[in-house]
Formats: sequence, C-alpha cells, structure tokens
Amino acid sequence: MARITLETLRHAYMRNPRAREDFALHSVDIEWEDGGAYALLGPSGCGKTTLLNIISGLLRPSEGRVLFDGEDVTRRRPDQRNIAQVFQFPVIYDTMTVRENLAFPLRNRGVAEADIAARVAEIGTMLELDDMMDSRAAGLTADSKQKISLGRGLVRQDVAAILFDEPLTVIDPHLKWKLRSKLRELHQRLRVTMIYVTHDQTEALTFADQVVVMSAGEIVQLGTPEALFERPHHTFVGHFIGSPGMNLLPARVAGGRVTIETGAGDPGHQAGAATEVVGDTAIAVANPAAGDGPAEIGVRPEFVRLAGEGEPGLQAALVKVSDTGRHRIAETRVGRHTVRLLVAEGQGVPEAPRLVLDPARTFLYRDGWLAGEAR
Ligand SMILES: Nc1ncnc2c1ncn2[C@@H]1O[C@H](COP(=O)(O)OP(=O)(O)OP(=O)(O)O)[C@@H](O)[C@H]1O
Repeated sequence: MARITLETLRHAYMRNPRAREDFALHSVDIEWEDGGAYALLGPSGCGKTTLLNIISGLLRPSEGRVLFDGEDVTRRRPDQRNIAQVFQFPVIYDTMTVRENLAFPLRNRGVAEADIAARVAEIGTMLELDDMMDSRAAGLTADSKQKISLGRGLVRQDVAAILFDEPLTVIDPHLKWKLRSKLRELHQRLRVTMIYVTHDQTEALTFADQVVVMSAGEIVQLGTPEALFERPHHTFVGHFIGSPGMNLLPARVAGGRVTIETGAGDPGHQAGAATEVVGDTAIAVANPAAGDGPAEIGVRPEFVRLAGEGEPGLQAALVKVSDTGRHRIAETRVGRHTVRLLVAEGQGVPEAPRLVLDPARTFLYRDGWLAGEAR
C-alpha cells in the first residue's frame, strides 16, 4: 500500500497545447492517504479516467509528477507500479474457470500455490461466487463476469492501490447497491487504498470516506460527504451534490453588505404584483464578504425555510410544490430567480411566501469559489 501524491499534473491529449481548453487536466495537486476509500466524482468528460490512468501508468502526464510514498514513479510502466485496476466492462479470460481467473494475477507474480488457493477461496466467498468457482467464465451473466473482474482487482495483497473505473455500470440496479456495500466492507477489511470513479453522487457518497469532486479538468473539492454537503467550496459542488442542488443567486457586495440582486427591476422581468421585490435585499452570510463587487449567494434547499408570522424574510412567489417521495420541495421565484426549499409533510405554503435563509449555511461565492477560503 502507498500514499499517492499527484504534483501539479497537467495533461493534454493533443500535441502543442496552448489554450486552457486544450488540456484534459489542469494543475491537479492531491494526496491520497494510504488505506483511504476515495470516490472520484464528476460529470462525463471532466477528466476522471485521465487521472486514473495517470496513477496506474497507462498514461504519462504532459506535466507534473506522480509519487508513491514520496518516490517518483512518473516514468514507470503500469506493471512496475503495483496497481490493480478494474474497468467499466469485465476484463477476464472466458476460457478459464472463475477460480483460474481469480488466481491469474497471483500466479503471474509467482505466489505459492497454497497461498493462491486460500486467497482465491476467500475472495470468491466475499463476492458470493462460491457456487460457480469451477464454471467457465464464458457461460456466466454480465453481472457475474464483472464480479470476477472485481475479484481479480481485489485478490492481490501487495498492491499500492486498487482503482475502480465505474465498475458497476453493467451491473443490475438491485445488485449494484449490494456490491457497493460489499466493496465498502472489503475496504474496511483489507485497508488498501481504493479510488472509485463514478459520475453518480449516490455511489460516491455511499462508498467513500473522502470524495474528490472534479469539474472541467480540475479538482474543485476534496472532503467528506458531510463537508461537501455542508460547506461546498465551489458552486459546482453545491449544484452537483444534493437533490435538488444548492440555490444560487446573483449578489453584490458593497462595504461589507451583501445584497441579492433579485432582477425585479429588469425590463425583461414578467413578475406579477405578488412576486415583485422592491430593491435588493441584504443577506447574512457565513463566510467573509471582503471586497466589493459581484458575487453569488449559495444556500441549499435544506437551509431555507418559510418565515413565521411577522418575521422578516425574502419576498418570493410560489411556483409549485412537488413530492419526490423522500421530500416535499417548494419551488419559488425571488424576482427572476428560482429558490427551492424543503417543506414538511402537511405544511402549507402561501402564494407569496417570505423565505428565511439560515445565515450559518448561506455562503458567498466569487468566480465560483467560496469567498475567503484557502483552495
Ligand atoms: N484518448 C483520448 N484522446 C483525445 N482526447 C481524449 C482521450 N481520452 C479522453 N479525452 C478527452 O479528455 C477529456 C477528459 O476525458 P476523460 O475520459 O478523462 O473524462 P471522464 O470524466 O472519465 O469521462 P467519462 O465519465 O465519460 O469516462 C474529455 O474531453 C475527453 O474527450
């Protein structure tokens, strides 16, 4: 096992990259602790696979260094790095039995036969493959084949890390949940560094102790699932994590005072009388609002509530209330902007509600980043 450090990595697939958009990865700096369970989360095309392939050595970065326990491995080939990688689709030998497939990575490295037999049996049991150990892989379902792939990734005990690239894509939805919990349990037993790539927030949040969120070739936050929820470092994290995501409203800072720009006075604004917001509304935020200029306010629907009788609040207009099964969500307009909030079962929402944003959970963002926070 190893601590993996990525130092000022950049990668471009094209020759002579010039513009920022020519790079698939921009200046990635991160340290993966030895034995950690990480999820690498981000939308399609943000650079997750590129990052994973740089760690495993399938790809050499255009710039920067990869260190394992402080040792520079940037120029080492995959087979010299001791990394196990599980891909989206099964990589197995169809003509071999399940047992032979699982044993293969160990035989390849000259592990003693008695040790192979014990380890293969253990992994087979963990993945519930016991009753098919002597069947040929060719005849098995896609689910079972992918379980073998997972097993081949997990079977070696000497690896620096195991990398999973969307490994449950081909798995049936009900089995997906089970396997994800299984992987988490295996991590707790094996304590090997695991990096699990996904674009699915549920998958990331249930698997990992630490989630690395990527957007457009950049890491925008590394934190626990709670930290990503409670204090998003970037508006992208606020929006991408959570269902529904964070409310974002254009704002302005002047002399330390933060006001929401409701857009109510804009010529294009078609609000009815009840929705009209007169002027801009001062808002209390949790982080420093230093420096005048344009900004954004972010607050999650969980931290917006209806004002009580006579309590001041942000004037809004109700658009609709929907029930997702898990929550009731009220969608409102504040001037030109949408603000969603969670409302309790049976709680009435007036046509012209006033909204209170929890000042401890309302943040100011500048150019997308949480204001006043070190990156
Ligand atoms: N072999 C390649 N040649 C050229 N461009 C590539 C290559 N592989 C990836 N890219 C580009 O690099 C960027 C990052 O791709 P990457 O596959 O790393 O993203 P991803 O987050 O893993 O996406 P997905 O979830 O769709 O796999 C994308 O713009 C992609 O088009």
